[in-house]
Amino acid sequence: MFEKSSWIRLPRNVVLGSGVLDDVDEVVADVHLSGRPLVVTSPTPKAVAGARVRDALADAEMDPALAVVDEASFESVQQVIAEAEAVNAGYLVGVGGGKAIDIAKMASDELGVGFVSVPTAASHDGIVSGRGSVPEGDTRHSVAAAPPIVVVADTGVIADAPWELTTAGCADIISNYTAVKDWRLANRLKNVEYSEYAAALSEMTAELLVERADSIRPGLEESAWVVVKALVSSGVAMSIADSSRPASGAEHLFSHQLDRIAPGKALHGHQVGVGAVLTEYLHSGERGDWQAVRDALDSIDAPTTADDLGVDDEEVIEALTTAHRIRDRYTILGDGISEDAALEAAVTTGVI
Ligand SMILES: NC(=O)c1ccc[n+]([C@@H]2O[C@H](COP(=O)([O-])OP(=O)(O)OC[C@H]3O[C@@H](n4cnc5c(N)ncnc54)[C@H](O)[C@@H]3O)[C@@H](O)[C@H]2O)c1
Ligand SMILES: O=P(O)(O)OC[C@@H](O)CO
Ligand SMILES: [Zn+2]
Repeated sequence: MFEKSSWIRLPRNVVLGSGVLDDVDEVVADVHLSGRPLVVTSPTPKAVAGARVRDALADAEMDPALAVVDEASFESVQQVIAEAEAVNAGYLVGVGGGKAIDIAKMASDELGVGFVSVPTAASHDGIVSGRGSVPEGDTRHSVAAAPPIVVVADTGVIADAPWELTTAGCADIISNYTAVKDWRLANRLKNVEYSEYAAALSEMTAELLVERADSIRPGLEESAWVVVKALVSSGVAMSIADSSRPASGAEHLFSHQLDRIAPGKALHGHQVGVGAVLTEYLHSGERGDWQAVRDALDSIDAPTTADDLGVDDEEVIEALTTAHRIRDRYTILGDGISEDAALEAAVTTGVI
């Protein structure tokens, strides 16, 4: 008898457009979320959009509370849970970049209440995913969490965000190419569960984004629109897979390791982009597709070198040679690559 079962959990509504932030009360009512909302945000996104979201909810007499978090950590998740319990929150509204959204997503999952995702930047593909990403000591967890019931992506706010946040989101998408290569490799060598649908969606998302690279320019709402759709699509791929595998391979391990070795120097998306140049080289060698990955990043103004990231050559080599240790996820890095191999990859690709 066929006994396999799986749940593909997806948002019910994705509301995208100019000024939609001010309609958040209507959006929430449409999916029948009830009780007191807790708006979870971080300092800059609070100024840019969090207060506006709170005001829209307050004007609709929904009596919102506000929690401000600073970093992606399990402590922040617990802090939000405590604040939600203190105000008896009926649902959580995450307003911000990837970190604020991850914290709100994981806190609402643990509380068993609904979650609304309000991205203020197109900087990451966690906008709709059913995952949270949290560093802890020497490791980096990919935590399963219910995806948002609704996403409210205001293209006006997102287009006004610093341009590098948008290029980071594009690079997070471009890294899907190598993530899927790693996933297929792990399936072949380690029998890791693999979904052809999720892999195809993830790759197609990267392809469509790269094809539209010319139209992705600073300050344009149309650009914000194109990038957010790609981020949504990539998040859906993760939901279909019930894993971050379609969007996270060795290039992400490299980035997570850089976060430990050189914290706060570069954006997540930019790091995974440079990681993808390196790991594409490791997959396919000198005459492989690494130039195509680099050129795709270049075409949307994303970093392609250690200098662009603001990290030292030594930090790149250390991250690349130790990245396999950060998580039990089989990739092209296998059980680790030598310093010579890392140097060759980084020098040949011009990363250092
Ligand atoms: N859960 C997932 O599936 C998933 C997917 C991708 C990334 N992530 C995680 O998300 C994080 C990366 O996301 P990120 O790059 O957005 O990081 P982030 O949340 O730290 O945001 C980056 C910076 O942008 C600022 N910012 C956000 N919106 C702004 C705006 N409109 N104007 C000005 N500044 C603004 C933030 O205050 C912050 O300083 C990482 O922790 C990564 O692991 C998770
Ligand atoms: O599971 P991780 O490696 O945190 O990846 C999630 C996300 O960054 C994919 O773009
Ligand atoms: Zn990512």
